[in-house]
Amino acid sequence: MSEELLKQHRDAIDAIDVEILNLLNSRANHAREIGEIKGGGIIYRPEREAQVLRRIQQLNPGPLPNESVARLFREVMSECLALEKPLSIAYLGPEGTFTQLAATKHFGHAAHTVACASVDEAFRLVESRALDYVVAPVENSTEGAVGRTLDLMVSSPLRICGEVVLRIHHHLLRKQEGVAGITRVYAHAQALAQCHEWLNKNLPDSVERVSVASNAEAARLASEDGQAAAIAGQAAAERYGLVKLAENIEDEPNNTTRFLVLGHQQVGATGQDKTSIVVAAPNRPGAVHQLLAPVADNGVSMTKFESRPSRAGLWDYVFFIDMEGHHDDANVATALAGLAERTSFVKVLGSYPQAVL
Ligand SMILES: O=C(O)C(=O)C[C@]1(C(=O)O)C=C[C@@H](O)C=C1
Repeated sequence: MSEELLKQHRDAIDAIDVEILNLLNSRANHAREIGEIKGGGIIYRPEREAQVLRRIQQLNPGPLPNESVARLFREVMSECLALEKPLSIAYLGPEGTFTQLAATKHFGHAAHTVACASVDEAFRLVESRALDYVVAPVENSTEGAVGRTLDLMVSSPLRICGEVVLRIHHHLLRKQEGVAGITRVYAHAQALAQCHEWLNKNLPDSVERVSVASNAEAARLASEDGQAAAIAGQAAAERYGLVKLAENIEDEPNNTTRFLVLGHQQVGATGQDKTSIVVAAPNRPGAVHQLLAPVADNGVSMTKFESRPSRAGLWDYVFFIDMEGHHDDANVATALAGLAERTSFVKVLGSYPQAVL
């Protein structure tokens, strides 16, 4: 190892760090000025954030990968925004859940995440403006839709202003090293289902599988019980000081959960957006097909179609539809107008930028 060469590189890094530091602070000063211009208005601008992150990725000359530069700029914007006004984000607690991880992935570490006892409470706190935004899971690639979030969106005045896609890795966690003496394993029902094969192969039948309210709750219980293990993610492992006995034990390697971000604002178009709606269709043959004709006729791509009981009558359903584009885009606007003519109930849940990170 050449000590001289090492010193040269470190000196160069020291000089660059000073430049980065000064540039970060002048960026922050501009954000603060923008905050003044906005006055008491809406500070968080998802459309602008998506544009900043996409542009950085387009301009990135490497060697840092696009994902890394996007993550770094995500944090830079998070800190700049906090100078304008710190954001508070409601999520289904306790601390260490995947939803908290999704909130931090979307808003960065400067946002203040607030654990709520239920998704209902998280919605209520944002509806009453006690907190700024809510992050809620909406679908998992293995387990399907999260019904409660869908149901809440039907009647909530909140609008979707973003989406977060998170790869879900589950680990087998315990207070101490080794699997000897484990008599029960705590996990959320979805985690138990997602790790079913692994559990069958790797733990004896005598180990009881106990379903609990969240993965973080599973980790908390395991931290208090030497005979128990938990299935949970990295954040919960760190939060409750648990040892990882086995990593990435999910059966499906692409196990992914999609979360929605909801607040009080409408978000402008970015050119790469999604629009989510909920519609009712009469209970007769061909009704859904007819209802959707304007979507296909206007060349709008549907990315999701999910039915839920409407709660209005037996065997009445509402349909949650995601489509590509913004409700201000001409083809989406025409499709929505056509849909509205064919049904008694259509609600635009929001148009928002497609997930960047
Ligand atoms: O452009 C703005 O409106 C800003 O407030 C600046 C900024 C940024 O740091 O780039 C910060 C927060 C907003 O959510 C979007 C962007």
